[in-house]
This record gives sequence, structure tokens and C-alpha cells, in this order.
Amino acid sequence: MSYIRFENISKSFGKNEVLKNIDLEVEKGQLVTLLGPSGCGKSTLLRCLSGLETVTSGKVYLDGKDITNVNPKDRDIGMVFQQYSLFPNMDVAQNVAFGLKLKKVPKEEITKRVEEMVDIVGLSDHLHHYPAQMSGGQQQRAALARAMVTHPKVLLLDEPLSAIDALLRHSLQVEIRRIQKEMDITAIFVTHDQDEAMVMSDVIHLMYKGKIEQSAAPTQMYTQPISKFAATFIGHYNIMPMEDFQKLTGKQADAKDVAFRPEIVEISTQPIEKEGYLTMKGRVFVSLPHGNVLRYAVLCGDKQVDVDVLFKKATLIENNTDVYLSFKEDDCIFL
Ligand SMILES: Nc1ncnc2c1ncn2[C@@H]1O[C@H](COP(=O)(O)OP(=O)(O)OP(=O)(O)O)[C@@H](O)[C@H]1O
Repeated sequence: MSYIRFENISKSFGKNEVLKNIDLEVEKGQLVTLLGPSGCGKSTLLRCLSGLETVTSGKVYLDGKDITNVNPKDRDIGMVFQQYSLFPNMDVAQNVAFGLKLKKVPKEEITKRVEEMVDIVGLSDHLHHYPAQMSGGQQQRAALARAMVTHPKVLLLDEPLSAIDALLRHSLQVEIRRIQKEMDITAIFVTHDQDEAMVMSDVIHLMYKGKIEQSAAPTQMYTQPISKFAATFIGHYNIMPMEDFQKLTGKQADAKDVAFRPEIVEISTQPIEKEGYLTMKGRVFVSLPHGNVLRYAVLCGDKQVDVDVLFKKATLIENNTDVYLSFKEDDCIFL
């Protein structure tokens, strides 16, 4: 049996069914992400594991035991939330020591374990600082240390980085992943940010309206979405009804929609003819920098197709220029 197992979990608040027959497994030592839009049930599923929420039906197993009705404090689960949940009147050392004191761990051992843990999260210089004296990122590291110092069976991270600015957020993503691997922690991470899920996870569980839409490793999720929703949520796919796609490219397929990523499309002012490639004509109506690429929005018929070109290669095509788009048929996903 897997280390964590949600078996046929449903959860309703009154008439609102928020989780619908969820089956999900997590292996020991994995970091899995629950990814999905706001309100799809990510936090509720996490709270069913921690015991902060009861399930309406189904069972939750942890480390071979049915914990569905176990008191939250006896589940041995560490949690970090979006809000910095440190005790404001305690310094970092006292905050991190808190759980160990509750467990009546001997004093010398507490000091040793707190110092080790604070060192791992890179806060040794802030051992005696209070939360108000630290940045958001430092406070989240302290919260992480506090959640991990007791060696919980599972670490639950509910959007722990969403209040932190982009640059620091990225370095904390990498750091949390490093610590999780180094300490062989089993963790479930909740986010609505696809990039964060891509960086952090062994497996992504994409949720939609209370169900698991797709479960896959990050690269597979990115390159092989199984539904229109998955393609919309991950990878910024161009999605076009098959009827329009057929009119533009001549390609026929037994599908409702076709999805293709902006970065697989070549754009040129000259016709492109290549074996195995599909082409369509269009007109550039705007181009905007997007991270490290230039994104052209091209109108093909009455459909917008986004095309990403690496900045270093880009010679700017002016707005209102007629262009040819081409892409490998193999790179299209027929849904
Ligand atoms: N205690 C509660 N009482 C009533 N409804 C609730 C409660 N907790 C959550 N809900 C509802 O359950 C649904 C799922 O909420 P949940 O917080 O799990 O979503 P989420 O995917 O984590 O969203 P977000 O990314 O915005 O945090 C929402 O419609 C929410 O309003």
C-alpha cells in the first residue's frame, strides 16, 4: 500500500459537494502537488488528511493505518500555511522548539535539533530574532523549520509561498525541494501556480471542480495534457476547435479540439514548406515581451494563435504583417 492513500473521498459543505470520489496515492519520500484553480478543493483535500476537516465519506490512510477518525493532534502531520503562523512573542529558536517541548523532548536535545534545523533552512544568523524583525521569506523558512523539526510523517504545505515576491519565491521553491529531498520528507504542496508545481513536484495532481483531472509527472503533464481543461491550465496551449483548425491547415482528425504550444510554432513572412509540418496563414496583431520570449498574437481566420520566439532570435515582425505559421503535426494534441 502507498504511504498516503485517499480512498473514494467525498466532502460536502451543506449542498455544496466540494470533493467528489477522490482516489489519490502518495509514495513515501515524494513531494506531490495539488494544482488547480481557486475553489477546486485543494485545501479541503489537504485538511481532510490533517484532520482539520472531516470527510463526508471515504477513508484516509497514512503509513498503513486508517486515520479517517484519528484526532488531528495524533496524526503526526506538520503544516505550513500561506499566512506566517509563527508565534509573534517568541523568537525563531523558541518557535522552532515549540513542538519538541510539547513532546517533552529533553532540553539538550531540543537545543541541538533546533540549531540543526535552523541551519538547514539558512536562518542560523536569526536564531534570536522575532517574527516582526524578519522578512516574509525568512518567516516562512522559520515556519518550515518549526513544521519539520518534529520529523512528522507528512509535511503539508498550503500555498506557503503565495505572499512572497517572485524572485525570492523561486529561490524558496528550489530550497524547499532540496530540504525535502535531503531529509526524505513526504510532502503535499498546494498551489494554483503551474510554474511552481512544475519546479517542485515528483507528481502533479491537477484538480478541477472537486475531482482529479489528471495525475502525471511535471514534464508529462506539460507535454501530454489529456483534456481541454488540462491544456488550458498548463503550458499556455493554443486551443482551437477542430473545425477551424481543419479550415486553416487542411488537417482532418476525429477530435473536438486541437491544442499546440506557442513555442512549437515557427513564424515567418515567407511560406514555410517542411515534411510533416502543418501551416496556416495569419496576420500579426500584437507582439509583447513575455519573460524570456517575445509572444506574437496572430489572427488566423477569426482565431488567435500565440507564437513564442526566443528574444535572441527575434527580429521583430511589425503589427499587421501577413505571416505563415508552421508546426510539426506530431506536436499537436488532438483532444
Ligand atoms: N468551512 C467551509 N464551509 C463551507 N464551504 C467551504 C468551507 N471550506 C471550503 N469551502 C468551500 O469549498 C470549496 C473549495 O474550497 P478550497 O479552499 O478547498 O479550495 P481551493 O482549491 O483550496 O481554493 P484556493 O486556491 O482559493 O484556496 C469552495 O467553494 C469553498 O467556498
